[in-house]
Amino acid sequence: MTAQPTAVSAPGKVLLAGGYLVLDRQYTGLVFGLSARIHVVVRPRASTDGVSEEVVVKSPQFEEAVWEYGYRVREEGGGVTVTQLRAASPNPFVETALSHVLTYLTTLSPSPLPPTSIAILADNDYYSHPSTPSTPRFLHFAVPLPSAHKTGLGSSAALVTAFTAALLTHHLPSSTFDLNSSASRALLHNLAQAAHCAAQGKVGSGFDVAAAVYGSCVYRRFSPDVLSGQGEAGSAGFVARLRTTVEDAEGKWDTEVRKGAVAVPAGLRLVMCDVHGGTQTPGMVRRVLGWRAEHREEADALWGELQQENEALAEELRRLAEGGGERGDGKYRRLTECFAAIRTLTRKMSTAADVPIEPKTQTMLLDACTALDGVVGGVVPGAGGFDAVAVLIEDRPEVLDRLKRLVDGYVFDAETDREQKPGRVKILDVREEMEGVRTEDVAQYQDWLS
Ligand SMILES: Nc1ncnc2c1ncn2[C@@H]1O[C@H](COP(=O)(O)OP(=O)(O)OP(=O)(O)O)[C@@H](O)[C@H]1O
Ligand SMILES: C[C@@](O)(CCOP(=O)(O)O)CC(=O)O
Repeated sequence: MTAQPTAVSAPGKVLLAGGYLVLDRQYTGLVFGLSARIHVVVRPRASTDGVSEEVVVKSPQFEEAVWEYGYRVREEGGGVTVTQLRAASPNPFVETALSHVLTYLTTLSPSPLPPTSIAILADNDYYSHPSTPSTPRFLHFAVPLPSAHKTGLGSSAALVTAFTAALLTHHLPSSTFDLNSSASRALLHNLAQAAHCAAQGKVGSGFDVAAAVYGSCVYRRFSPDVLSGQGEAGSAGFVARLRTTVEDAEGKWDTEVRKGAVAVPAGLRLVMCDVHGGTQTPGMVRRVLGWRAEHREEADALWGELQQENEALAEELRRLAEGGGERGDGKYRRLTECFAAIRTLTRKMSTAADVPIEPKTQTMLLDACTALDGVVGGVVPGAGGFDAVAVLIEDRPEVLDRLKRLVDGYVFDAETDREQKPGRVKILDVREEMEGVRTEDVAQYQDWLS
């Protein structure tokens, strides 16, 4: 425990290849951490006599974004439950991360947490915003958080990871928890996955939390039963279950994170394009998995082919990063072929399952992007749909300019797909980043810490 403030940040993500496949341990996902991060600053706060809130969390870029919590250690080993004081709209990810960290901390020290103040700051590109010539480091969005338009970079996973890491770093001696040690990172990963799943109310693949902790990697998910029997904070025996899980006392965690298997060669970069107004189609995962369950043979063949192409893409990126391959014009030909093959198979999945994973409008947008000189390839990332595309380009200003010119004037053909709203496309100011969670210098957030 330190009287000094502690700051930690964790990156957002893009699942470049392996959407849907990564839900099954037989397959992997190629996930890139992004330069857009969520930052969390933890400070001791002066205790005010007669005031019962013990943890105050603020997200000062948004209106009405103050959450005040009291907490209570429950009987029968139920761990710590938190209660939101005062009426404000709840923040399930903050609340669940808090109850999980506090529960875990009780296993290491019985003394109560001193009053604590927590600030959350998000890099601007997590939410759509107009570009201005001089955008400040952190924008004030001037709306409540639920009204902000998310760009899909994985804010909740980065938030839960940075929040958990900042509290553990702040309240534990570095001999017990140190973000630079691989044992502490594994513990953080397990606790953040548990909290994120509990807040979501389901056990997903966890690729977003893995990217927040470890940064870019090839990811194989954990077996769902590692987390399926956790129960809620407050339920009898929760402390023991959480501790066993977080410390992996039974050796159940079988996540694979291969950092060395992924790279972006020097001279290339990822670009994320947000389709503002492009909606997410609800139930895509359920519908794709439903189709797969009913057409197992056809689906297994398709999943197998996609896995091969996804691996080929990762392999080719790595080969080029290590300086392999021919020089000159044909240098990125193989990469371009990998992207094209992944897109063909993704469209096959789309059509077979009748789910708009790469809808026609995105096909047209991606075709227009990839036709530009200097654009190596592109995909609909993650679950796909109408709201984003990811593009790999040669990292030269004129290529980015060309892409900007294309998307700035891009108009979706409303006739092509009735589900596509006439949105605008915007290039986000983010790129791939290899590094995961890290401690930060508190001074850079000073303006936001009232
Ligand atoms: N700046 C923030 N301050 C506080 N809470 C935040 C902030 N950003 C995100 N959150 C929390 O994360 C939730 C959004 O999580 P959700 O999983 O819906 O989006 P996401 O992780 O960005 O989505 P995607 O998986 O599409 O990338 C918010 O409702 C809030 O609980
Ligand atoms: C469809 C899926 O495989 C990827 C979803 O990715 P995203 O949230 O669209 O970035 C779901 C998951 O892995 O949890």
